Amino acid sequence: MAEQTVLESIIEGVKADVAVREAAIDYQAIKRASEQAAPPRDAMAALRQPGIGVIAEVKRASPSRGELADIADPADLARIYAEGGARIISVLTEERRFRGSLADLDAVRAAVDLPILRKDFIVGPYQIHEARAHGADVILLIVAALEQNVLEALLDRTESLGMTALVEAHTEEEADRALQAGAKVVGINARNLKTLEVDRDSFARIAPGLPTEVIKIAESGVRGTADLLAYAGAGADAVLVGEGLVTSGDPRTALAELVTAGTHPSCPKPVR
Ligand SMILES: O=C(O)c1ccccc1NCC(=O)[C@H](O)[C@H](O)COP(=O)(O)O
Repeated sequence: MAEQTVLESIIEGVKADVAVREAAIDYQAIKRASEQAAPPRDAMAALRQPGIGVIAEVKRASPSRGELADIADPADLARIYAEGGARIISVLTEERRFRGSLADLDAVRAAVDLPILRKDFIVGPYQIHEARAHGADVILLIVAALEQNVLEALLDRTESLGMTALVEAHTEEEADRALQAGAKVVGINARNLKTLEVDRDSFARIAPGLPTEVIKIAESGVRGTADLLAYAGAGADAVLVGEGLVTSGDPRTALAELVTAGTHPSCPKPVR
C-alpha cells in the first residue's frame, strides 16, 4: 500500500476532529449559528486595494518546521498585524499539526476589524458554517484535498454565506480545476502539501495562465521584501506570510518592511 502523504495524514486527523465537534454541536445548530453571525467583511475589496497586499498569518507550528513561535495571545499578534497594514489576517485553526484552534479565531475576531481567513483543511460544509459562526470572512479550499464536485459545492456554499473562498493550487492542473470551479481568488502555494517541498518559482509558472480578473495570491516562502517583490513581479495581488513574520522576533517591523515594499511606487503592479 502507498505511504500516506502529509496532506492525507493531516486530513485524516481533521476529519476525526470535525466528527468530535459535530457530535457536540450538530450540523443544524452550527448552520443556525452561522446565519446569526454578524455579516462577513468584504475581503475582495481589501484585496483590490492598490499595491501588493500582505495577508499576515497567526501560525504557531507547522508540519515542515515543527514549533515556530509561542503565540500566547493571538489577539495581540493580530492587533500588531492590523496596525501594521495587513489586508487580511489568516488564522490557522488546525489543532494537531499547527497548534491552532477555533478559540484563536474567536480571539482574533474580537480584536480586529479586518477580514479574517480561517486557514484549515476544509473537507465539508460543517467547517464552512463553523468558520462563519466564529467570525471568519474567508476560507481556504485546497484543490489537492477535494474532488472536483466537492470543491464546487464548497465554493458555492462559501459564497452563499457571503464569504470569499481562497482556492489553493500548487500545479497548473490544480489551477485549471480552481478556475473550472469558478474561483475568483486563487492562491498558488509554493509549498507542495504532499511532500512539503517549497518551490518559489511555481507562482511565476502558473499565475500568467490565470485570467486578469482573478485575484492571485502567492502563498508560502516569503522571508523578506525580496520574495515579495519577486512575487509582485510575477503578478501577485497579495502574499500570504506566516513563518517569516512569526519567527522574526519582531513581527511589527517584519510586517512594516513587507507593507512598505508592497505599497512603494516602484513595486511591480498586478495587471488588471
Ligand atoms: O507550513 C507547512 O509546513 C504546511 C504543511 C502542510 C500543509 C500546509 C502547510 N502550511 C500552510 C500554508 O499554506 C502556510 O501556512 C502559508 O502559506 C504561509 O506559509 P509560510 O509563510 O511559508 O509560513
